[in-house]
This record gives sequence, C-alpha cells and structure tokens, in this order.
Amino acid sequence: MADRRVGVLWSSAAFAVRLAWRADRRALVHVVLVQVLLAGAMAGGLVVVQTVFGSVLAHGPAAAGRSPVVVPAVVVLLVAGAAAGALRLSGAARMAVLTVKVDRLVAGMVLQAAAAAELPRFEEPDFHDGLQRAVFASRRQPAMAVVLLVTAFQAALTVLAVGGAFVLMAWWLLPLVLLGAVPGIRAAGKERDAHHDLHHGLSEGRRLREYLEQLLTGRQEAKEIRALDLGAVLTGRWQDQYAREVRDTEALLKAHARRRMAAQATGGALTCLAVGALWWAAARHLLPLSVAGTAVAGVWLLSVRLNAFAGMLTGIGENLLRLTDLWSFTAAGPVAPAAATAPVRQQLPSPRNELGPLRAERLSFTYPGADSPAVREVSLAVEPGQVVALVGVNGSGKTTLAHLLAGLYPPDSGRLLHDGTPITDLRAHRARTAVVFQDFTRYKFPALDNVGFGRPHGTADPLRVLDAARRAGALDFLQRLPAGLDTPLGKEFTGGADLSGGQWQRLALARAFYRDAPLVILDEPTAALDAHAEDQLFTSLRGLFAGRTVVLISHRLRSVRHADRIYVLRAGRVVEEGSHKALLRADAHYASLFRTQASAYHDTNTP
Ligand SMILES: Nc1ncnc2c1ncn2[C@@H]1O[C@H](COP(=O)(O)OP(=O)(O)OP(=O)(O)O)[C@@H](O)[C@H]1O
Repeated sequence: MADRRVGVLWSSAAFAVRLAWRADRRALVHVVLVQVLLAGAMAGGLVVVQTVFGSVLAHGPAAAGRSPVVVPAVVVLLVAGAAAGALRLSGAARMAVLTVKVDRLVAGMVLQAAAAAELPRFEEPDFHDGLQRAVFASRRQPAMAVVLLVTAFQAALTVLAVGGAFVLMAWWLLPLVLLGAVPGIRAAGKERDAHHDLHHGLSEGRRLREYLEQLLTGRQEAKEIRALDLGAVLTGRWQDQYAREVRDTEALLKAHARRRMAAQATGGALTCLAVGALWWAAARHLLPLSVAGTAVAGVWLLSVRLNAFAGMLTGIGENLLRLTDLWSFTAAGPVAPAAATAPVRQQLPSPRNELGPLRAERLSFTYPGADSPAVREVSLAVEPGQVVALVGVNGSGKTTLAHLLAGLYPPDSGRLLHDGTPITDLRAHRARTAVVFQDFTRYKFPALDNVGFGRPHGTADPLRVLDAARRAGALDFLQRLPAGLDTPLGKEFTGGADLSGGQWQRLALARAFYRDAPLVILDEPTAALDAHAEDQLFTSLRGLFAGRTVVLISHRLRSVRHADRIYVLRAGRVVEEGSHKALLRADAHYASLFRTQASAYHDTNTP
C-alpha cells in the first residue's frame, strides 16, 4: 500500500512537472536554473567562509586585515549575496507567472474533461465524486504542487551543496544531519496519507453541501424555498454536513500535531548530537576550529532547510495526491486533453432526404445503478420524413427510448441502424439529430446564443436565428426585448430580462429549428405552451419540420393522432403500435388512455 502510494507520488510529481512545462516551459527552466545557481552559491559560500575562518584563526583577529584572502573573500561574499538576492527575486517573479498559468491550464483541463464525458457517466456517483475532487483540486491552486516541488528541489540541492561542502570538512556530519530529518519526514508521510483518505471519504458529503449551497443561493430555487419556508431546514442540513467535515478534519489535525511534535523533538536531539560531536572533535583537535565552526553553520543551514522541507512534505504530498485526482479524472494525464474534447466539427447534414430509414432492433437499456431496465427489447422503424409518436404512462420508458434514438446513451443490447447500417459512432449520429428535451436548458445568455447554440460551431447568423424564432412562434417576444436578440436572458446580468415558461419553451424549439437536423426528437415540446399554441404547433408540425423525420413524445393523445405511427410503451416495452385509427380499433391500452383523456375534455368531435 505504502509502496503504491510512493509510486503514485512519483507519477504525480512527473505529471506536475509536465503541467508546468506545458503551461510555460521558459518560466520553468528559469525557475530551475535559479535554484541550481543559488545552491551552487550556497556551497561556494560555505567554502569561502571556511577559508576566511581559517585565515582569521591563523593570523589572529587583529591581523586579519593583512590576510591575502580575507578582503577578496568578503568582497566575493558581498557580490555573491547581492547576485543571489537578485536571482531569488527574478525566480520568484517567474514562479508567480508560472503559478497563474498552471492554475488556468488545470482548470481548463477539468472543464474540458467534464464537457467531453459521455452522458451515461453522469449517472454514476463515482463520476461525480471524481469530478468533485478534480474541481476541488483545480480550485486549490494546483500550481502549489509545482511551487512545492521547486521547494523540494531547492532543499535537495541544498543537501547536495552543503553535503558536498561537508565531504571536504567532516563527511560523517551528513548522515547525522540527514538522520535528524527522518522522523519529520515519516510523520509528514503519515499525515499526508491520512489527509488524502479523509479527502476521499468526504467527497460525497461535500457534493451534498455544494448542492445545498446551490439551492440556497440559486435564483431559480429562491421562490419555492421561500414559499415552503425551507430556508432554515436547508441551512440546518448544510450546517450539519459542514460540522461533520470540520469534526473529522479537526480530529485528524490534532492526532498529527502530536506526531509532529514528537518528530521535531527527536530531530532536534539528533541535530544537537551533531553539534556536540563537532564541539567534542574541535576540543580534542581532531578537527581544525575553522572547519568545526563552518560545519556548525552548515549543520544549522541544512537542518533548518530539512525541517522546513519535512514541514512542507505534508503539503507536497497532499498536493501531489490531489493532482492524482485531477489526473485520473481528466484521464489524459500529461497528454493534451484537447483532442479528447475537440468538438465534432463536421458540418450538420442538410435535412432534406439526408436521413435514411432509422431502425431500432431489440434495444434494451438499464440506467447505471438501477435494478431493472428502463427500455426492454424495443424494436421500431421510422421512414424518412415520417412523424412517429411514443406514448405511455409516466415512467413507461419514452424519454429513455428517445435518448437511445438520439445517440445519447449506448444501448446495453440491441442495435440502432441508419439506412441499414448499425450506428457505431454516436457522436456522428448526434450531429444529425436535434432534440428538444422535456427539461430543456435555459441558457442565461443572449437570445442570439440561446437559438444559435443549435449549431454551436460557427458564428450565429442573426437572419437564420430570426427565421428559426419565427417558426417557433418566438419572434414577437424576442423583438420586444430591450436589446432584441442581444438581451441577456437572466436578470442576474446587467440589462437582462426573463421569459415566461412558454416563451422559454418556444426558444428551445427555435434552437431545434436552427439546428436544421434531419432527425428531430421532441420530448413533450408543448408542456409549457397554452392550449391554443399547443394545438397550433401540432397541426403545423408536419409543415414546420417538412422533410425531416420526427419522433414525438406527448401525453396529450389528441396531439399525436396525426402521427404516421404510434408506439405505446408500458414498463419499457412496446405493447402496441399502429396508426391512431388502427389503435382505436384494437380497443386496447391506447384506446383506453385516449378515451380517458377525451372524456376529460368532453370533446364530442373527437373521432
Ligand atoms: N437517470 C435515471 N436513472 C435511473 N433510473 C431512471 C433514470 N431516468 C429514468 N429512470 C427510470 O427509468 C424508467 C423510465 O423513465 P423515463 O423517463 O424514460 O419514462 P417516461 O415514460 O419518459 O416518463 P414521463 O412520462 O414521466 O416523462 C422509470 O422507471 C424511471 O424511474
């Protein structure tokens, strides 16, 4: 376990270096060079100090000025000190720039990976835990891992430099001083692992807390939370969740503070032992006084650095392990994730006659984590230009089937065929499909974007946007907006406006018209429309989507009666299919549903 962790740490360290390299290779080289030069200067400084010491002791303090080495050595030390100061400043400045660039790179990688993830992954709690941890890692200054690595590098160079100087003076000092750092390093390793385990254990709870924060601060949710007076209850849950996180963190920190203190005491005792040994050796003339004095300075320098390094180790380890979360989520490691997330830039096909027959053969699908399939062995066929309807009671599997037909989920078994050829590239299939979802998204961007997102890989064409809006019945209210198509559709933004539920739905329809795809899937596209608008849409559906294949889901059976073929679903299976008239004649499930609705409307004109 510990070995695996160490292996992971090394891979993460390599990942951190590659991130820094990708973010700004010149800055990275600059920072590393500065550290090497500073370490060299430190080693040189120790040797010069020892020479000065030796000379002063040889000539006596009063005659030190006449020594041939003292004055040049002091000048060298002063110049080197000034140069080191300048170097340190320039290194810090480049490091700051590098930090910002690494942070941006990492945040972008997480967003790209999230945007590229296929829909079924969003059904998995593990995916959300991974995403939460990756976002957490990207917000906690991932560049800190790079900063800390540079610090570690600096400490390693110091060890090398001072160690090299020790070899010239008293080699046995090096293992003694290094030994002094061991307890601190071990304690830091334990703390790092415990932090990481805690962080993983808290993932789901943190997601819950973030969800509560979103509920308590969202504009959309504000009205219902006030109407139900839910504020205090939700805030209470948030407090409880946060208290749990704080309690666990506090327990861990207390345990490790004790461990750290013990480690520091042991390390301090070993350093004292090293200094005592020097004293003893100098007193017995086993070591020249100049060497012993310089070695004390070296021991002090080295133990301060090593102690600081051990103190940072927890941070370094935590940061590196956080990078592992990031790495495993982006699954791209050091490789540019751009390729994985590159949009399907292929042109959307022109709708007319571009879609051959679409056939589903015994499609089955079970949601991840669900006990039973939402769609079971469904077969259907849609000819080009046809309107096909899916009907059934709540939970019968209509939306899931529509998602399978749209290529949003791969079926667990069965096949989807286009023009007789099995569809294997779901992204390409999605490119020829327009879907209006039951719970479509209300983008808080200008209306131009809300419609233009139908074809996102290009600049939205205002004339075509207006045409799509006209066909969706959205033109009037869009033109009345304060800044027309450029009005942000969110009151949170300056000059923003909001729309009614029905107006938003028309905008979602306009987006589908603008997409101009040969396969159109409409899942309850009129749920928010008034009865008149709904009737108008269904009556003109064929004309509006002329030349396109339409799959329509609606609970209002009056609206689907003109469909070429109606599939009736029950518990994920197709239990009936046929035209409206044929299904009424069959006098089974569909006829019963239809009669129930018709009697509610007292519509005596219904066939
Ligand atoms: N994301 C999901 N994860 C697990 N089960 C799901 C998920 N979405 C839907 N289901 C389940 O799959 C079944 C079919 O749901 P689906 O949304 O396809 O039905 P529907 O016919 O469209 O319902 P409605 O008419 O209410 O929109 C239901 O039992 C539902 O509980």
